[in-house]
Amino acid sequence: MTSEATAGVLPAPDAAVADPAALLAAWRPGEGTWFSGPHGGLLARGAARRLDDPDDAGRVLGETGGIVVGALPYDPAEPAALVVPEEITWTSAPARPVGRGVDDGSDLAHWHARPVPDPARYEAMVAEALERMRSGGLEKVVLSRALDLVRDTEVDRPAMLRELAARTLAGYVFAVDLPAGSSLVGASPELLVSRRDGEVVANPLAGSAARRSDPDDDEAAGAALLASAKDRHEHALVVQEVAAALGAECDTLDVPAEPSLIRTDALWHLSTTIRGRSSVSSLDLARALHPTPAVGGVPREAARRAIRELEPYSRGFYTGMVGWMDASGDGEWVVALRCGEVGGCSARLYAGAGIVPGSVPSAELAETTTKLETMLAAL
Ligand SMILES: C=C(O[C@@H]1C=C(C(=O)O)C=C[C@H]1O)C(=O)O
Repeated sequence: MTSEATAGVLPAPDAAVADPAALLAAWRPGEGTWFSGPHGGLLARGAARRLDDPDDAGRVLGETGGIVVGALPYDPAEPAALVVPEEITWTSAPARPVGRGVDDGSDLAHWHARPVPDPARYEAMVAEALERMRSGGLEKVVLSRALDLVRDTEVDRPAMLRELAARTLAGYVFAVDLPAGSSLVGASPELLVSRRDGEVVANPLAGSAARRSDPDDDEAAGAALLASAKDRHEHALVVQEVAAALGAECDTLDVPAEPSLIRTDALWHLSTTIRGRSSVSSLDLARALHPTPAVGGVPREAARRAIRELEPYSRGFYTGMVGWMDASGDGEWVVALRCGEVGGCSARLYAGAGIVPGSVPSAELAETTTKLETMLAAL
């Protein structure tokens, strides 16, 4: 039951189709947004309008036509980074330039790296979350940590994006201009929601295991994940909430009873593809779902509080969403994971892990380390 590609919408049918690798190579920080998925993507350039309130997106698109594209932060009270671009070029195939090869690993020799918080503190955060679960009121929470990287020379963001695309076998690759002049760059495996011609797809992920270099060990790691009661519970909590939130907005909804496996360069994940039909816009669907327990927790408020009290920073755009929507409401929004904010000579990378009863602090720390590998490899 392994699938290489997560579901996603295709570019608009009347779109111009360009050479994906050439288009990817044309992305420049400060000039626009790159967003691509298993079935294609887009390069958006210029900003006819900037929107920091997603409530304005539908009305503005009614006036301007075209699309909105960009990112929404984890905290809905913080400003979004959405634009109506001046120019959009679509591709109907994934951009997979030839990279340095997937086994190079990361070379951090030129970087000064500082984990935030330090690893021991992250384990203590996980222990505190488990304590809150024992005393009741919290079932699941996703706790994250960051890695701050600084070096002497400016980061080559276009090269980083090309490297990420080269390493991403399935899933989504993006680079979004942020107001401070930095970029949100990442490679997320998780489709929050897409809508095309009324067809809705959501693909929540939760439950993870590190990939192995030996093919037999790797298959065994995937099979063990699929059989793990703890991970299936962690996954089911997410599917239940996504199905309930989408159910309220959809006319029909199909929720598979069993998860399947997907793989990224570094990880196996439990995955469920939920399908439905809705006249609600893709951005409104995405905002109704956010934050799913894949990045927040259960119950939503108790998890939000635990995240606010235990994580030592504001998440910014990490675990927010990235994507686009057209004037009809069709579009595609992915969870901002396996990503970082990159600007000048520095980068802040993020990774989190879902904590449920039975989680082990050292194992959750190791999972976040594995999740950071996707971005580290692109540096
Ligand atoms: C929070 C992250 O990933 C999320 C958490 C997962 C988990 O806990 O198993 C799996 C996929 C994502 O939904 C991240 O990559 O930072």
